[in-house]
Amino acid sequence: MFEFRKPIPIGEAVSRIMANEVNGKTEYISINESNGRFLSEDLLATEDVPHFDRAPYDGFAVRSIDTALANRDNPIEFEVIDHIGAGAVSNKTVGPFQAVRIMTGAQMPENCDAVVMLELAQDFERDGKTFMSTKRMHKPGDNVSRRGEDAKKGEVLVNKGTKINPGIQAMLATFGYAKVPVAKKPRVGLFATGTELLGVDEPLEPGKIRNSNSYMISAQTERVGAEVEYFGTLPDDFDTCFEAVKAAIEKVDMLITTGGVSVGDFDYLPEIYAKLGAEVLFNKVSMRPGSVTTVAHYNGKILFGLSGNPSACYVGFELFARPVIRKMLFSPKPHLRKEQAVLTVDFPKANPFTRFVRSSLSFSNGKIVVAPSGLDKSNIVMSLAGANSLAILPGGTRGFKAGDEVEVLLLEDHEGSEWPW
Ligand SMILES: Nc1nc2c(c(=O)[nH]1)N[C@H]1C(S)=C(S)[C@@H](COP(=O)(O)OP(=O)(O)OC[C@H]3O[C@@H](n4cnc5c(N)ncnc54)[C@H](O)[C@@H]3O)O[C@H]1N2
Ligand code: MOO
Repeated sequence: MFEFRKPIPIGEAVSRIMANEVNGKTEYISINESNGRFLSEDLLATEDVPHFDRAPYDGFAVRSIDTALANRDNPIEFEVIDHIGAGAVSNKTVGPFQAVRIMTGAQMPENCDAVVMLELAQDFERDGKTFMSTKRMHKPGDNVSRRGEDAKKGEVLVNKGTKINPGIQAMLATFGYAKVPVAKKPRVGLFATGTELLGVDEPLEPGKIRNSNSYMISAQTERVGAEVEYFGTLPDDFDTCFEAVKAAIEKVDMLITTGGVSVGDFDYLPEIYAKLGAEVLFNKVSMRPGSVTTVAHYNGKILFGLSGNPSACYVGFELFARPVIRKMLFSPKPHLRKEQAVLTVDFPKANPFTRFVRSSLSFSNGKIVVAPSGLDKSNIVMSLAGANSLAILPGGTRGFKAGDEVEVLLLEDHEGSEWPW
């Protein structure tokens, strides 16, 4: 059944999706499992860090006033009345011209407000007592790590929605978060549709191909921070697909299908959405690849009908599904990061629609440069491997030239540099 579809601009398509309310949920997990997860609450300093004044160097804790007259010609002597390492606390009262030998990390003794570093002191024995002398005047606070210098109780240190990294792990441990509040991973249901699809372990047959989309989408879903419930492949049979999709929706937070969204005789997804009574948000977008992407809303859940063509499927996921997942992970900026880059090759293909070209972005002499990572057709798989970005080439032009500045969306981390730097 031929159906005329009116393409809408990409911005409008994204807005229609994001206008739907989706809510993230919190769960508490062990700090040991929290790296790479997303904070579901602002991380507050629950106490001052450090929570006591401490020595940042090995040396002698003194009352700075006693060093007031110290200089190269006038060493001042102190009697050393105690000796403490990190973890120990001196219970001695330090009086005038007395000192405590103190190691890095140890709590400053009461009355002391400066540390003379070991390298700037000379210690010696006299009459069975230990002394040290210094020729350096110290001001109050010299060589002391003040209580709260790292963090003050009540400060917001990291915002909700931030991906936990090794530094945040250190903070969580510092504040005693054995359990960490993180966004529950959204559960993304996935079907690959198409009678032509073979399993990865099956030999090729005439007219059939191996299903690659489900592996690709699973990996993209996990890369964004969600988990996948893979329901398998579906043949191009309306009733089978309808029943499978209907049952699957109940089990997940959102559902992705690949294939069957165009206008072909076996492209059943649009009819399935109609029979379900889902509200179709759009069924054509003025973009390439992925123009046939169809997105619907049903029972508070979003159904993504991504194209079967691998590159169209990949781009459709990044532009439409990713921000919904990141919103559920409390991200304040759920969309891909956009930057400017310089094209290093000509891109002569004209197109009425805006293109999202799978590209390889790198750095050259302080500039961000970008080039297509392979053949730019929507049925292509091989250009996906080298894609770390999508170059945005607006429609309605005669193509682009090397040296043109274009916008790019960043997809992932970048490879390392040659050694030595
Ligand atoms: N008359 C028209 N024909 C087509 C139009 C159109 O507007 N009018 N749009 C074209 C565009 S653009 C695209 S993109 C494709 C989209 O088709 P579907 O999304 O319906 O996908 P399928 O037809 O099911 O498959 C397309 C292609 O991709 C292969 N495929 C499917 N699933 C997988 C998978 N899991 N792993 C690997 N490859 C897969 C499939 O075999 C087809 O070759 O429609 C154009 N046609
Ligand atoms: O949807 Mo198709 O990928 O635009 O080429």
